[in-house]
Order: sequence, then structure tokens, then C-alpha cells
Amino acid sequence: MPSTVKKLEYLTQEQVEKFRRDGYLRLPSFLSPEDTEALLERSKQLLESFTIEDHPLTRFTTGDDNHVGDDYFLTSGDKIRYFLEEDAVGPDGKLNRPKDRAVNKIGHGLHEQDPVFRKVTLENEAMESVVRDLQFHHDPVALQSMVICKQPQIGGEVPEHNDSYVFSLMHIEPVWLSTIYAYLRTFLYTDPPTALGVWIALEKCTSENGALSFLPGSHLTAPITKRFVRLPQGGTGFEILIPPDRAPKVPEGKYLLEACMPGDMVLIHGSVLHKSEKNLSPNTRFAYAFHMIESPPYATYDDKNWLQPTAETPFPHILDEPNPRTVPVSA
Ligand SMILES: O=C(O)CCC(=O)C(=O)O
Ligand SMILES: [Fe+2]
Repeated sequence: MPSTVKKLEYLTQEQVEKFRRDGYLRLPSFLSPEDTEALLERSKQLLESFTIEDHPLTRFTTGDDNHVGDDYFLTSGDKIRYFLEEDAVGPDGKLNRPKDRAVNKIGHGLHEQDPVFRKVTLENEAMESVVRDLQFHHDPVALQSMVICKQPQIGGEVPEHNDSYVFSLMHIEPVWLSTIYAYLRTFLYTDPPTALGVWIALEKCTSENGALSFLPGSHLTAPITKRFVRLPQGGTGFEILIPPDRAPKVPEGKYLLEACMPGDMVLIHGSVLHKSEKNLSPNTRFAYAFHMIESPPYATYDDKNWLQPTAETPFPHILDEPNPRTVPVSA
């Protein structure tokens, strides 16, 4: 018996066990309707205020022409930037629809730069309780945040992936790689792996408009074969961890759709496989997502990760009071 037993603050024991077993957990109505509406409204205001004229027309491509977007993407960790849907940009490089219907996502510093998103992410007691209940307590920090718009008709598919690593892409069609590029910012590697995704539905998410689905339990077995890194010569690329001929089998099974109502929050283990289909419906599917990791000395953040803290904007702490276990013994 441990000498102290932590009391759960928000989750039930069943929910904690479900998260450990499945690698994800939906918390219905985590945000109040008012807070959810405030995030949705703010997202729409941001889309309104964005100007396309000075945008580098970042499209998520994996061919030689992706460098135009590299800098805009790689320096977005502490800014509010707009990443476009590939299908929204015509061959002439111009938008083929209104700008608020052309944005794939807004990121990646909303939790730092915008008070409405900051409140939900960093000034939220219920969020802190959930994080403590999951024993994610080695001084967790928020890394990056985004509003994912999933635009009607063109909202891109997010193929099977997990957030801590890039897992075998060999079976993915080249056209899907472009969407993977859009999500590369989520591939955040720590040693040991600690990434936790927090995903909040701002609108109703169903099978019609590209709700998330998960392969339950895959966080326990998914092989880690590649990771997405910043290259020493600039730009980004993949580092092979296990060559394809030696890679263990990819787990297979039935993906389960996690339909959500506005305000529902889904916790996503960094190693669980998940995906979402293209949104072919006439409705948007706005969601707010951010990721956190644990800190040294428990976990080391890899300096090859695409997202790096800067002196001006270190990763912000999630917990007001860091867990005593994270205080260095010599301090
Ligand atoms: O919202 C989506 O469709 C994908 C989100 C995702 O994969 C993530 O937040 O890690
Ligand atoms: Fe993800």
C-alpha cells in the first residue's frame, strides 16, 4: 500500500481505467455552453480578421514546393497563424472560396496569445483536476494549440496517426501525406513518451462531418517506426527509427467513432491511433485542440521536434503548483 493515496478530483476511477485501457476518453459537457460558445465565436472572429493578402498561401504539400510553408509553419508556435485547405487554393494560387471557408486550422499559439483560449487551457481548474487525475503530474506544459475548422465539403481527412510519433506512413496514399503534413505539429517526442492531446468539440461532430475515431488499446502496441524532425539543413523531414523490413506489425482492428456534442472533451493518449474522415457535409466541424507534455527531469523534450520553445515564450505550465516530485532534489 502506498503511504498516500491520491483522491480523484474530476474523473471517476472507471474513467481513469477506461483511458488507460483504450488510450482515449470522452468527457461529455466538459465545457459549459457559454465557454464553448465563447471559443466558437472567437474562432469565427479570428477567421474574419485574418487577411489573405499577406499570407504566404501555405498549403500542406509534401512535394518540393512545401518550403514556402516551412517557415510560416515552423515559427508558428507562439503566434496565431492560418493554414489553408489544399482544396481551397486554385492552380493560380488564389483562393477559390471566401477566406473563412478556406482555413484548415488556426495555430499554434492560441493558448498563449488569445485570452479566450488561454482561459480554457491555462486558467482552468477543471482541466488541472483532470490532468492530476490522470497522474500527468510531472510539471505538464502546454505546447501548441489549434482550432481545427474541418470546412464543409473540403475539410481534409486526417489519416491514421498518433501524436507522439509518426508511425508507418508506407501504406498511406501520397495524397493523404499532404494532410499528414498539416498535422505534423502534433508529433511531439519526449523521452519517455508523455504527449497528451486535449480535443474539445465546439460543434456537433458526427460521422457526417468527420468526427474523430480511435483504435482502442492501440497505444499499448502501435510500433514506432519514424518520427518527424527539423532537419539540420533547415526544413523538416522524417527520421527512420525502425526500417520498414524490421518494423513490427501495425495493430489492426475496428476503429470506433467518438461522436461529440459541443463542449465534450476527448483526452488522447500520445500513442493511440486515431483519424478523422473528410468532411463532405454542408456543415463545419470546429474543434479546439492542444497538446501537453511532462517536463524534465522526468521527461526530456527532444531538440529535433519541429516545435521549440523560445527564450521569450517558454512552454507554459498547466498546473499552478508543480508536483513536488518535479522539484530537483538539489534545489
Ligand atoms: O480534429 C481532427 O480531425 C484531428 C485532430 C487530431 O488528430 C489531434 O488533435 O491530435
Ligand atoms: Fe492527432
